Amino acid sequence: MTNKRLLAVEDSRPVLKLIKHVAKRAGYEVDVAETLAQTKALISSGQQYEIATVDYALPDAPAGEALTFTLESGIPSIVMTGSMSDEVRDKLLSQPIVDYIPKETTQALNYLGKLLVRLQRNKSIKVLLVDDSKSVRTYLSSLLARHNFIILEAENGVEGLSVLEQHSDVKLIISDHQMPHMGGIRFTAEVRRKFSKDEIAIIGLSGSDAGSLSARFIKNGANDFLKKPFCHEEFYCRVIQNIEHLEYVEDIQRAANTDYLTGLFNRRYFFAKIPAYIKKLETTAHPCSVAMLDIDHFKRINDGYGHDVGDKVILDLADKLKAHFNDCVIARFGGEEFCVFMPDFDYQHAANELDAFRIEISESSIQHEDHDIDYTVSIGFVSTIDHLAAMVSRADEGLYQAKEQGRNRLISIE
Ligand SMILES: Nc1nc2c(ncn2[C@@H]2O[C@H](COP(=O)(O)OP(=O)(O)OP(=O)(O)O)[C@@H](O)[C@H]2O)c(=O)[nH]1
Repeated sequence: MTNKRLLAVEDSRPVLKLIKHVAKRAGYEVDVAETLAQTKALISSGQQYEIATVDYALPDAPAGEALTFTLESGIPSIVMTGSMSDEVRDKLLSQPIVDYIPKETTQALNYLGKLLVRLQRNKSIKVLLVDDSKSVRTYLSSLLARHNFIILEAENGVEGLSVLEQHSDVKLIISDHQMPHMGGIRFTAEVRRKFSKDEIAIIGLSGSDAGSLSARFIKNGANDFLKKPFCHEEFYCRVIQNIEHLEYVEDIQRAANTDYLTGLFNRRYFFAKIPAYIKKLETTAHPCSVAMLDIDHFKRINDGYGHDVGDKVILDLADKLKAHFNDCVIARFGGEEFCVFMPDFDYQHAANELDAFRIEISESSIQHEDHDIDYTVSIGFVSTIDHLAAMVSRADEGLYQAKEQGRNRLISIE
């Protein structure tokens, strides 16, 4: 159940209907006020609103009075406006609004939908502000807080690096140029020794008129540059553009590394990541095991119930693997075949857990329409530490023997 609540202040019923639709899709409960009087009544009733969309001109509030009221009531507000003269725009931007959206085309509602989702996502995104001026940090902080970001601050590059030690999940850094101890250019270069442009975005910031500064920032690893003073609309555009770039890269990496059906890692990622893990375990004299699992007579399930039910069985096995082996790395190698890398599992521990899993699968079933589907798995595993390819090959040999010996069994090859 959701308890995020949005107040839609709007006198046009068709627009209101669209706002409600878009807000509900973004996970909000929506209350509606068609006049300033209704807005005041709702807010003074004590209802808490996470955000409001506010029509700039209402019949009883023609010049932004409803907006003034929502802002004074401490509700982050997105302005929906029909008329967009430069004068109105300047007036809007001088107030602490989240954003304004001209209601010129249907794109306005798409924009609102994306903005509402963005504001939710921002709640888990850390932004580090590095500037020796307290007033600049306070100003930038107030802009970022309006968009729900988690804000961290540092007075110079040295402090910035130490904040990053504690918070390696920072997604965006906004760094001033001239600062005592360590300036923005060196700080940027230092950050890049540890984090790539696809892990942390850096926006350089300076009031200097030197035209080459933006290029110096970018050549030392910044993703972008903003010259002070800037219009805060441009600030938001650049912040969002840089965050979205990181998210696109994350999405692409996720798609490249995971299996589309189960969300587990794929074979390629498994072979790219696990060898280093094995090496680390080997040097610290820790054991590990590798298991290969395969659903028995899976073709019969596909042939008897259809491909969709076959997929449901694959998903069921993937979910049970995740639950049972939550400290392990699990990959779907293809079809109905899975590989489990088990760090710190010696032979006995692996044998016990894998056999317990085999029994769990053989004793459970999946509900499909009005009957149960039972299935079993065959498992091969190895606990003698070696190169990943050699361990997988031996586990595969165990799996082959398990199939040969009648299926629904566990065989180890050392
Ligand atoms: N539903 C579904 N089926 C798949 C998928 N990938 C592969 N398959 C099917 O999995 C089946 C694998 O069959 P086989 O390799 O003959 O193995 P099996 O029937 O499980 O027999 P054994 O492994 O010898 O017990 C084939 O029918 C493939 O079409 C998938 O993503 N979804």
